[in-house]
Amino acid sequence: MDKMTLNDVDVEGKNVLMRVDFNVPIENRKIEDDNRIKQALPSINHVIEQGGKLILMSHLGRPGGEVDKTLSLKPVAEHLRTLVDATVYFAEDCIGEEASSVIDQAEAGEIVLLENVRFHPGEKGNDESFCKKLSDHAELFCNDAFGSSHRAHASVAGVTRYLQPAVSGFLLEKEIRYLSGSVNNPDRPFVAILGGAKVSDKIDVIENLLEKVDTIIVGGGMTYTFYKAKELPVGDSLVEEEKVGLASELMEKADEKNVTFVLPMDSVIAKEFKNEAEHKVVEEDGIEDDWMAVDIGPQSSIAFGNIIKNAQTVAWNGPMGVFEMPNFADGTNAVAQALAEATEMGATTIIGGGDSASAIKQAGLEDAVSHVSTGGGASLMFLEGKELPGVVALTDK
Ligand SMILES: Nc1ncnc2c1ncn2[C@@H]1O[C@H](COP(=O)(O)OP(=O)(O)O)[C@@H](O)[C@H]1O
Ligand SMILES: O=C(OP(=O)(O)O)[C@H](O)COP(=O)(O)O
Ligand SMILES: [Mg+2]
Repeated sequence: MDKMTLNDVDVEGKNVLMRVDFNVPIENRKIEDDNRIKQALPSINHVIEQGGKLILMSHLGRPGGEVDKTLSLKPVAEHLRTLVDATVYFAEDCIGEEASSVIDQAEAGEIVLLENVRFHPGEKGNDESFCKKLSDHAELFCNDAFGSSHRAHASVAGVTRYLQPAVSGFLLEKEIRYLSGSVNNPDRPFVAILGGAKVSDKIDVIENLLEKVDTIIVGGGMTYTFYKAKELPVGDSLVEEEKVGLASELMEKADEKNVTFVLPMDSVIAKEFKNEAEHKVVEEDGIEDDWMAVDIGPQSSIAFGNIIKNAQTVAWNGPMGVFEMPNFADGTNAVAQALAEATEMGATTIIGGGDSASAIKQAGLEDAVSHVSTGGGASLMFLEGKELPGVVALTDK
């Protein structure tokens, strides 16, 4: 990477403002998967061991620019205390008096975690005054939030307008190095698998992916916008109405470009969005009114698995179903298993995304694939061949 990293700066005695991606799954104040926190520890420990005062900031969920206490980072501060050998303070706001007084209280070698930056509309809006207020906390900026680096938001990119040098953390550097090496010149066939729930964000990347890959498999919550475009019944399944037209165009473009485009041929549908709900397997034209699709079906798992096992490079983002509910995790587990088998046979397999990383861990296969990335949207943007705003904003070497 041609950007400065933490190794290029002296942090001793300095306030270091570090953007991390602590957007982790939390249930009843308990952190369900702390992978993203652990992955940031090399940068965190480096700063405190070198005698810097570390000010961490992150988002959690999508509170929409308003305070939402259910999306507080306080449980993350509590968890971080169990992972580091330093005092961790929590500031109830990321700017203003509250933040300043907690930061003043902390000493060199200690850590302050600021409250969710998305409680302020200026974060997503990348507003000048909000960027300025964040930048006033420190003398140096570090981005280690690979999973958020596709967002041109204040705490990821905007803050660098006022705070230089702006350097890469070790996780960001590692992620970019791995992805550059594996997907810039991929062995073929190159297969991309897209699923998950962030349909409106991630459907947009497909157009550019058509230039890069041989096959695109769509599963998970991404499926039913395409089903709607094919005029198949979708019941109460996740559909992004505004993207139905785009879904049709993408299927046509895939055809023109000779990219194989694969959708599930069956789904598991459920009466309610809960694990114990009544559920059954139906064919692609069988989704009934008042039912919702919650997983790909068994035929799809086999078909997807066969494509994956014939690939030389596989990039997967987004679970195939609501894997957090054990009854709807089969499709995701089958795809994870196929990735593991492809890896065993010599393929390069990359799985990315906060939730996808949790899913592969849940399947016990995180060591059986080539690389588990902390970013879903971010790794897709990289795969598209675009520059990530959170990387572009950093200081050149
Ligand atoms: N058919 C579906 N309907 C609703 N949600 C789904 C469906 N399939 C997968 N999901 C959800 O998608 C979420 C993850 O999506 P996303 O954040 O885009 O993936 P990642 O974090 O891996 O990038 C999971 O919480 C999962 O429950
Ligand atoms: O979880 C994240 O991305 P992912 O679900 O694509 O892995 C990142 O924290 C970005 O979150 P956002 O999609 O709300 O900007
Ligand atoms: Mg996610």
